[in-house]
Amino acid sequence: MFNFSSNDDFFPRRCVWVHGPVIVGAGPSGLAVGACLKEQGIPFVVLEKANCIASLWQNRTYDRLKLHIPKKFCQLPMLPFPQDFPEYPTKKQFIDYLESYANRFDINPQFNEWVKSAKYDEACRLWRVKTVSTTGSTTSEVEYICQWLVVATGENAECVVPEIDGLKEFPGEVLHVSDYKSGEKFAGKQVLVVGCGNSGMEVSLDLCNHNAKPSIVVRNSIHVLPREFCGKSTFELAMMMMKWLPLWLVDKILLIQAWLMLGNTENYGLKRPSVGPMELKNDKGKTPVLDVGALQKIRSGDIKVVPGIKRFLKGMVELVNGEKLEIDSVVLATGYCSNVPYWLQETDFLSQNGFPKAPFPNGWKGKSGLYAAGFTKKGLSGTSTDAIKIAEDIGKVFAEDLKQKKQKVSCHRRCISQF
Ligand SMILES: Cc1cc2nc3c(=O)[nH]c(=O)nc-3n(C[C@H](O)[C@H](O)[C@H](O)COP(=O)(O)OP(=O)(O)OC[C@H]3O[C@@H](n4cnc5c(N)ncnc54)[C@H](O)[C@@H]3O)c2cc1C
Ligand SMILES: NC(=O)C1=CN([C@@H]2O[C@H](COP(=O)(O)OP(=O)(O)OC[C@H]3O[C@@H](n4cnc5c(N)ncnc54)[C@H](OP(=O)(O)O)[C@@H]3O)[C@@H](O)[C@H]2O)C=CC1
Ligand SMILES: O=C(O)C(=O)Cc1c[nH]c2ccccc12
Repeated sequence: MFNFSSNDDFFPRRCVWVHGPVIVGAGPSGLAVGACLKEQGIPFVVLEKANCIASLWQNRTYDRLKLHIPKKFCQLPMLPFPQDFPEYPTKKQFIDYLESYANRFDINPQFNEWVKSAKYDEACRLWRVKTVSTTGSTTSEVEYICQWLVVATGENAECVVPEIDGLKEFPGEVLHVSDYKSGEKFAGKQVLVVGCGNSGMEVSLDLCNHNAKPSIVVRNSIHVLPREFCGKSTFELAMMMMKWLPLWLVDKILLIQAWLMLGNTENYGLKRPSVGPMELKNDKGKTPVLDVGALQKIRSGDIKVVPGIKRFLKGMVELVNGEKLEIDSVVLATGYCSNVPYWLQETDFLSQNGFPKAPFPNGWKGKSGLYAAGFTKKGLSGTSTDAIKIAEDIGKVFAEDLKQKKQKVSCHRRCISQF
């Protein structure tokens, strides 16, 4: 890595040549790509805007979070989870695992470096990646120049905050689920949880467990499946069945299991989509809710299911059915989005929503040395498959380049030695 410095601007500007790929993001995907490159002896730089690895897991998730599919589907390449970890590791265990992963493969991201733009320079056939880095109160701009760019900023980079009439003026606390830690401070409060994905369901359960009174907004249909059936993970059963059976049949079986374990969820205001749970996950990336107890609380009336929101009023919410509820606080469990369109100046590979245009399994590779890891909507197992393919692909070109460079050097030496 060579550094060229100049002080001709308001911010000190540095230009850094990276001999190898630049990886943007030090979450599980960035770390997995880094580890696979390390195994081949390929140098790289990881740029991370936060001050730690896996910032989503460390800073933007609630305390009671656990992996909701078995650990064997969530481990990164080349390092299994420790044997004494439970089937569904806790958030702390998962973070500890990621820390040891980074140590094991000696991955040292450059923290507090926020990638603001990346562009392929046709003239020199290299990527130009601009960052703003902060150390203490000093801010500086850096430009990285490299042959390969790996986008690993995640499907959950930004919070989706809906615009709902009256929400901005709502007098109580309004927070996105990424800022929710525990229900402790909501004890005795009426809390409106907006959104019924895995986050909304789990936070509603957590609020109940802390003696708050949650109402969950379900504006659409949703698949709720038990996390386990007869002691076996529903996810694992689905994966096994999908090897042998057509998707429609797998979905039928999952829905029968769900009915046996949970009853008819429509009785509680949870309408099921017409498309089956795995088909919906495969086609639209919509994850079914893997229930860990919220449904029981819905059944008992401790969590109230309410329809879509019309508007917020002072200390109240008005629903689309005209009902008005008094509420103290609002938790927006309304999902996440990619931030890639804000910084990557490229339109062939990625679509407007910041996800690769090509459907799985082809969304990992673009043109001119561009790659994306962790955008398959297949959770951490998608991350691992991407990482292995990306490192292998870069490895081939890297080895070829190295061979050519060596040949040039030895030819040059032979020429010199003739004199
Ligand atoms: C609450 C929650 C629970 C989940 N549970 C599971 C589960 O149990 N099993 C499963 O398989 N999947 C799960 N997922 C899916 C999730 O996507 C993965 O767990 C995983 O975190 C994805 O890793 P990633 O590295 O792709 O993205 P992230 O973990 O989001 O990491 C991306 C990193 O990029 C950094 N970054 C973003 N933009 C920039 C920029 N412009 N410049 C520099 N750095 C940047 C971020 O700070 C972040 O550290 C869960 C997701 C959520 C939100
Ligand atoms: N390991 C674990 O236990 C957990 C894993 N996760 C994972 O994290 C990822 C993100 O999950 P999550 O945070 O739940 O986000 P999701 O995108 O899965 O869910 C967002 C929900 O918000 C709803 N919504 C959005 N806007 C509105 C609105 N204006 N009014 C009412 N409802 C609205 C959506 O409904 P609609 O469908 O109508 O748009 C949807 O139900 C998923 O992959 C999930 O599986 C999350 C939590 C826990
Ligand atoms: O937790 C997530 O977001 C995941 O994407 C994990 C996951 C991948 N495929 C699934 C199918 C059903 C439920 C969860 C997942």
